[in-house]
Amino acid sequence: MTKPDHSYFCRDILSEYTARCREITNLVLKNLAKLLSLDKDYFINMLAENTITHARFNYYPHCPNPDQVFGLKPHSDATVITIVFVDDNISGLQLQKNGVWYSVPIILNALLVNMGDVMEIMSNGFFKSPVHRVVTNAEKERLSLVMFYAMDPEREIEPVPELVDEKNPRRYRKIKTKDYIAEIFKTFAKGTLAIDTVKI
Ligand SMILES: O=C(O)CCC(=O)C(=O)O
Ligand SMILES: [Fe+2]
Repeated sequence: MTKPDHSYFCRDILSEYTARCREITNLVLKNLAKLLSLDKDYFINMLAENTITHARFNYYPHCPNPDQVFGLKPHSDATVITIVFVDDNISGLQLQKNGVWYSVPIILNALLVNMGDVMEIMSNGFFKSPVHRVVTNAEKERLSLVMFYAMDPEREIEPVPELVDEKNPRRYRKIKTKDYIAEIFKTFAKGTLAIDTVKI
């Protein structure tokens, strides 16, 4: 039997989706820069060259023991921005705020724009990269499509110098993107948070 050729599966759609989500990312980044009184292209320029874009298709099967099994453990994203296309049929994504978990509501055809750790670090803590997790469901399976927008692996992440002064001392140390991504995998396995390893 010949193997089916999947090399073109979804390619055009995914490529267009990636470009459109990038437009959303740029719009959000422009407004975040304005909020901090920075040049409107400040954050957009961070994604100008050798950007890493990942599309992750998550499939969470239904689970007989949802109280004991996570779909995805608590973590924050190592990205600049993450855009999540959330399942319209079943919730599961939860965000943590002040130690309490809140379920992200289902809004038909809505995309969830999530701030990543890079924005928390660059804004010197002004923006927060939320800790989030996915819980499982006993009856229903769940799908999500997550677009991760990250910087050039060789580029350094550190607080924007204009946002650091005597009143607002630097709260995060400098780290290369590729080293930070490595840290994310290490801490995820341990159940700790990568952002805590760069806090001063
Ligand atoms: O499945 C979701 O809704 C979110 C997934 C997520 O947080 C991730 O893939 O990093
Ligand atoms: Fe995530």
